[in-house]
Amino acid sequence: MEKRVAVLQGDGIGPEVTEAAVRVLEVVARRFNHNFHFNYGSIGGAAIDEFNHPLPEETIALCESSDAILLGAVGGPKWDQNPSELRPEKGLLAIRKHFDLFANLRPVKAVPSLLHASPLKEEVVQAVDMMIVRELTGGLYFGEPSRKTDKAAVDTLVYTREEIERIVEKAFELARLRRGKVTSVDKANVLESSKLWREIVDEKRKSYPDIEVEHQLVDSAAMKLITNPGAFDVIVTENMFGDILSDEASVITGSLGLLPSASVRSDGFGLYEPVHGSAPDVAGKGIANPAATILSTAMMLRYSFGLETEAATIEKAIDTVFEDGHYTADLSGGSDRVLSTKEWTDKVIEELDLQSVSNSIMFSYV
Ligand SMILES: NC(=O)c1ccc[n+]([C@@H]2O[C@H](COP(=O)([O-])OP(=O)(O)OC[C@H]3O[C@@H](n4cnc5c(N)ncnc54)[C@H](O)[C@@H]3O)[C@@H](O)[C@H]2O)c1
Ligand SMILES: CC(C)[C@H](C(=O)O)[C@@H](O)C(=O)O
Ligand SMILES: [Mg+2]
Repeated sequence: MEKRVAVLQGDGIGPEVTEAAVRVLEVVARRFNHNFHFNYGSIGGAAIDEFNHPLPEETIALCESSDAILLGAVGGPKWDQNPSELRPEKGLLAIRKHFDLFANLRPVKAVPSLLHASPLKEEVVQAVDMMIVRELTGGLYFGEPSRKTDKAAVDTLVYTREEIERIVEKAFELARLRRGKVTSVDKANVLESSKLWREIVDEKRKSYPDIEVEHQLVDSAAMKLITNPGAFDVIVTENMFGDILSDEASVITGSLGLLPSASVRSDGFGLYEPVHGSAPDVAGKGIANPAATILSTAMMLRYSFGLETEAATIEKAIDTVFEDGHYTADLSGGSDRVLSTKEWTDKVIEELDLQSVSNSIMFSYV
């Protein structure tokens, strides 16, 4: 298979974790006889510095001529005082909107060999396997008016019926492939947009009689995510609630550095990025955990390229590296057996190569 991947490294640890992910994809391509072409583009603070724009035309053109986008992270203290149109985060919102990537899929799954890294009890963590389906191109992030003066500021939370319908349908479809349960999270006791959201979920559920549906208010959902996370299968929610709940959910697994994401539209085109940000506090030290970004490339292979075996191979290699006790600093729990970003990625690559050798030995016996 021949595919073009646009790589937007961004800021902070973005270049470090995307470099790790590209190395892994190159190994997978070699092993499975694919041709992945990586072309680099600029976004976020790096693009502001180079082009005076957080999402330059050149980057949009590169992504339009690609089959998928791999993104690191944007933002950092250097640009925090910039006017809002020159904030790195604007580049991220703009690329999501430009490509209509309305469905942000954020899986949260316990890693059996990492149960000790979670602040929750092991028996609570081991039951965790959920998919947060976050609406990504509407809501407060995009509503107009949005402005600030010294005396007052306004943001607008607006959702159209169509925007809610398509994300809710996506959640129901995903639940059918999983354990058949959808939890819709809203604030329907206060917000008009949430009332419409809840009505639409209730309309749509009639077409999915096989799916169990529950509504939860976002405040108590935030609490239940910690007290009984194993009860969730698919969570569907609006843009900002999904942003907050997914960072909260990362605590269950042990590190924000473990959570991947896919931002997709209906035709399968997608942008793949870790849930975490540019982590300025660890950037440039070579110690970031690249697992979330590498796992995001597995989602790319699965959702945009239909390469399920290749995706599962990456996920298995990562599981094995953890089982063998190899960790980056965020998961080390103070142990001195800590690997750098590059050393940990080397372990994943060694594991992929080992699997490849054992497969060919098995093959030679057939
Ligand atoms: N998708 C994105 O590009 C994205 C997402 C979130 C935040 N941001 C931006 O990133 C900047 C920093 O935001 P923040 O500090 O609130 O959130 P963050 O996610 O960057 O970091 C939060 C904490 O988690 C740690 N962390 C995150 N990823 C890690 C990894 N892979 N390995 C090890 N530790 C990791 C960081 O060191 C930090 O202590 C801000 O400018 C924010 O707007 C960007
Ligand atoms: C950087 C920011 C705009 C972004 C968001 O809120 O969507 C980030 O937090 C994320 O989760 O991808
Ligand atoms: Mg976030």
